[in-house]
Amino acid sequence: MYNVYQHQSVVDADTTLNTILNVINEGVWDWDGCRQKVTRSPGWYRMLGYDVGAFREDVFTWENVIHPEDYARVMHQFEAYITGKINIYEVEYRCKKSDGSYLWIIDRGIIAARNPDGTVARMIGAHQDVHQKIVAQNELIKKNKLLTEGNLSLEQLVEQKTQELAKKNKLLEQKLIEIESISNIDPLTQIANRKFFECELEKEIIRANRYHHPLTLVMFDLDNFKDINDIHGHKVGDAILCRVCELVTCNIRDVDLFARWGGDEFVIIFPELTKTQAHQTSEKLRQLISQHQTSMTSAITCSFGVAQYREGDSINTLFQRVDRLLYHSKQKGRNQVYS
Ligand SMILES: Nc1nc2c(ncn2[C@@H]2O[C@H](COP(=O)(O)OP(=O)(O)OP(=O)(O)O)[C@@H](O)[C@H]2O)c(=O)[nH]1
Repeated sequence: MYNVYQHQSVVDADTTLNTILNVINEGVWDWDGCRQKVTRSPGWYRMLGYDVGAFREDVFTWENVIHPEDYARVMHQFEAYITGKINIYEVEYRCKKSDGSYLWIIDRGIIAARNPDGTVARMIGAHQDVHQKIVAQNELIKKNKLLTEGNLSLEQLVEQKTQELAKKNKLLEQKLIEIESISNIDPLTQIANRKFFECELEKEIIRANRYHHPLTLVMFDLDNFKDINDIHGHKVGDAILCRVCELVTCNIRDVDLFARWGGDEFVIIFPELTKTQAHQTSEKLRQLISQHQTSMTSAITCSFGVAQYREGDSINTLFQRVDRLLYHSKQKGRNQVYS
């Protein structure tokens, strides 16, 4: 059988080889280490857009076309191969084209012969155009990086927003607590207001019914307060209201609820106290207030009504009773406790 690669002479073989080198796109190079000469195939020049044979046949031609950023890496690989540190010479890098742009190639080479001292006598290799592949690959890496960074920054953004939201929610919660407590407090005397008192009284009535515990309501009113206002002025009147509230607050239990009913009228819930016990406490308060010395006016006195909750009582009926008792106290000369 006839084999096309069996040549009759060396000249024949050379002709075949040169023809192949002429037509292939790969850029073949052949380095003669002894004569420091590099022969390059027409494909080598064509690949980079140069006229065939445009450069000198030395290694500097090669080094001059390597991209400056790739140069050190290429030389490192080349050096490692020719000194026997690595077994394969195969490296991807950019080569300068005739129009100034760069082309990604893969360069592979094999040592064909060594000198007796181990240096390279001949090395043959080829450049292959891998530009499209590398550009596409780099594009993909770039997009992946952007995507990862994008995802990361999105996660960070969500985390940051969540923290901001949690902070704002906490502030809002605090504000709500503040607003709620403000809405339950009388602005002048800083004790509970009527709205809060009514809610608490309802709860205490339910509790008293559930456990059959006593519950007593006290209402007191400053005596002739209008005169104090008229004589000393509204500001002094305000200060006296506040002073009375301080005295009462300091002399009742924590479980008792003291509130401003309106104007110069005040109420106290005494949970678990009978009428008699609440009467005693009210008497103590009456005395404390009347004995209290103030540079602003002569003695301040208060009249008290004391009514114990009876099963079946509504808030209204309880208030009617306590109101009547307070009225009695006023009628009987003021500065008294009626139960
Ligand atoms: N300074 C001051 N005065 C107030 C306030 N609220 C109500 N008053 C005054 O309290 C006075 C209450 O007067 P009256 O209801 O006539 O009762 P009183 O003079 O205390 O007389 P008796 O209750 O019968 O002993 C009025 O003059 C109101 O203007 C307040 O917040 N500050």
